[in-house]
Amino acid sequence: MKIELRSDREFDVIAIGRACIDLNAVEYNRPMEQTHTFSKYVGGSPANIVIGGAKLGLRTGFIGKISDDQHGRFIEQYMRSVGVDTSNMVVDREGHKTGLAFTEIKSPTECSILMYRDNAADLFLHPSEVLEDYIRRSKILLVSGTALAQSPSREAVLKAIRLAKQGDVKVVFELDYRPYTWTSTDETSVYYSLVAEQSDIVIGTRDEFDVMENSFGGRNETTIETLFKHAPELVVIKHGLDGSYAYTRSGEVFRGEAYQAKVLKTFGAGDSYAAAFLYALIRNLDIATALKYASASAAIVVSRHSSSDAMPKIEEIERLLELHVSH
Ligand SMILES: Nc1ncnc2c1ncn2[C@@H]1O[C@H](COP(=O)(O)OP(=O)(O)OP(=O)(O)O)[C@@H](O)[C@H]1O
Ligand SMILES: O=C(O)C[C@@H](O)[C@H](O)C(=O)CO
Repeated sequence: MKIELRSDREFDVIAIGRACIDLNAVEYNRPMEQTHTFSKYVGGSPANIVIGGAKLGLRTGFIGKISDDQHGRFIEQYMRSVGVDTSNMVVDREGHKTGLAFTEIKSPTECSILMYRDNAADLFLHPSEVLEDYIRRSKILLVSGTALAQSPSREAVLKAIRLAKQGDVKVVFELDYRPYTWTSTDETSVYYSLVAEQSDIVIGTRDEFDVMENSFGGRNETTIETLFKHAPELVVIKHGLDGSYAYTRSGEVFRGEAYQAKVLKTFGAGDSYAAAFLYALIRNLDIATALKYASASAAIVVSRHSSSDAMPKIEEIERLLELHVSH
């Protein structure tokens, strides 16, 4: 099965959600208490995904609210410099601040994120700031689950999804569950299910699908049985180092293996995975190949310091895949 995308659109992917700042520990392999220096990057899952897409050569755009200060301007300038269209990024005029993520790299496997997201500007995106004409210029609308956590961002995203569906724009839902943004898992489950059922493609980790189902230890088969009663054509479920699975509505199942990497930190894997997976679908490659590109892209980003600036070029992904064929 192949995902049919409109060929008459100016943008390949427009994402909606947060564009924030990551401050990644420079002195890694130690706890945050002993860390003095951090490197600044653009962060936030949907921003990372369109940055990754742009670095792969896709035409990408972004809808989101940024703070009216140096951090907001840094984000906009960086995204523009890598080729993301920022014309529909909105500057907050009510004093809300950019979300900050301090990342702690205790060891390659023990990484955590310390978030400063009280009144984060991205969650104040208003439905009136989501423009129909813009969404209709894209093949895909990428929705981040975190943007559903609070109003008015929640309503802005629901409006964007409705406009996308009316405009024949495929909706890709990245569950992107960040617990600190939500007040209860019951609430998350309600909004995740609502949006997943309307989306064409749903991507998440097994744990994130459990949050959507408000359960523990859920089975992929149960998840897809439920989702395929609704709009989704393709469901991608990631299992970390155990690889990932793509399920199609027509009954096909594909497994992607994770590639070994010299891991520096684990975050950023999911965003680089999504960027390369979408790249492959947009270039009309098959789903099995899309899983390979996604896993290779993730293996590259976990071996580097950031989640946005570290996004690979297509040649780097293809080189890694060639190495795996020849071994
Ligand atoms: N340590 C690793 N080494 C190599 N590949 C990895 C590693 N961790 C994850 N990956 C790859 O990235 C994919 C996505 O990872 P994971 O399932 O952890 O997603 P995620 O939780 O969304 O990531 P994130 O940590 O960015 O939120 C995996 O299916 C795998 O292919
Ligand atoms: O906003 C976040 O949740 C953190 C991100 O900025 C960070 O880049 C990351 O975790 C990537 O997945």
